[in-house]
Amino acid sequence: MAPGVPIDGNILGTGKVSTVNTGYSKRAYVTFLAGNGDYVKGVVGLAKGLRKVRSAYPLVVAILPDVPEEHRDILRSQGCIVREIEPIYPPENQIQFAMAYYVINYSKLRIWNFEEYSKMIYLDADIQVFENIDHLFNTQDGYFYAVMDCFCEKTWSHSPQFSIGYCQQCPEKITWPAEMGSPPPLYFNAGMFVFEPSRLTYESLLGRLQITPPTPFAEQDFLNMFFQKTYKPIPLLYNLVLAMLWRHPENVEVEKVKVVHYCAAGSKPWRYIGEEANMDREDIKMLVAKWWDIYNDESLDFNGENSVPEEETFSRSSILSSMPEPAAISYVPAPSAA
Ligand SMILES: O=c1ccn([C@@H]2O[C@H](COP(=O)(O)OP(=O)(O)O)[C@@H](O)[C@H]2O)c(=O)[nH]1
Ligand SMILES: OC[C@H]1O[C@H](O[C@@H]2[C@@H](O)[C@H](O)[C@@H](O)[C@H](O)[C@@H]2O)[C@H](O)[C@@H](O)[C@H]1O
Ligand SMILES: [Mn+2]
Repeated sequence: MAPGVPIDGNILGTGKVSTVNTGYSKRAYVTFLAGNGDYVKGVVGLAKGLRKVRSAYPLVVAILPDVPEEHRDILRSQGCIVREIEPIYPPENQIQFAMAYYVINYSKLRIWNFEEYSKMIYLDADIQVFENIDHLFNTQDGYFYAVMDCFCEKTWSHSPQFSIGYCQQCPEKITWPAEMGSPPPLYFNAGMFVFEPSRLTYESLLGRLQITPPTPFAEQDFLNMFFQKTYKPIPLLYNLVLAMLWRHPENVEVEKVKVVHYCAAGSKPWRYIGEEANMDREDIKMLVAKWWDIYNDESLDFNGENSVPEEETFSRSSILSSMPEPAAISYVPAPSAA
């Protein structure tokens, strides 16, 4: 199992389960969609997956202006709440992002401005929820909950961890050398996290971003820096980064996994051809097939009756959030996605 991860026993707060949005304590899942490519399939799959596990909360989709009307209509037809956001770019830089398209992921930070929601769970569009995780909305406020990442894929080849073979998933295997100072703080994957929207946090995030030199994992690195003091690791079953299957199988209990994150190269189900490294594994084929089963299941399409109590409202705070944003960060042309 994962190393001694400091998860306090009561991460789920009081255990009271609120199954409906009660006025000001509105809750929702939120994902992010950019471009006119095929990630829209990921969002449709996610919307249907949340319906299949009978989540009590809606899915908000934060979309960049470049998402075409046709894709917006598809998302609305699947019961999603579509919210257009302005892009956010990091300060001018010469950084080599781990994936060139990661530069668009800074725009995810806009979701902290959705303050009509008291608590949200962010999920990448390449994530699928196979078991209900609504109980995570009952986690104690004031913390940032996410699953620890792994440093073993070659996407980390730029890092000191990778060069010495250190990974937080198995800190006893190769201990952090004393001459390199203290080991890096626990680091989360930013494809799934539980957070509380707040204008104050939002403005602090954007202000800090403008003075933070960009790094290879873009907004994921930035969020890890920003929330370092309030980050609380949650079990890997809430965000199985697929590389864990071959990098740290001893930490994975596939039968207990509730959320799968199709982030390994070649694993996006809607693009899967099974030729990249590790993509011919039986567990990968099974998880990709599970994703397609949901995506193709017409009984999971939105039909009005199977909706959650939520309107696409323009509440006071969402009008505020449409107020002019703080000074825009200098423009960096965003390359197309992978
Ligand atoms: O062309 C793109 C690339 C990324 N994304 C969004 O940005 C997230 C992060 O990118 P990705 O999941 O590809 O990164 P990974 O988790 O694979 O590193 C995706 O899940 C999508 O929500 C998108 O909408 N369009
Ligand atoms: O923009 C940076 C992205 O960084 C993360 O993806 C990475 C990271 O998890 C590495 O550790 C893995 O090796 C790699 O495969 C994976 O793609 C997030 O999933 C994504 O949402 C986004 O924040
Ligand atoms: Mn992802």
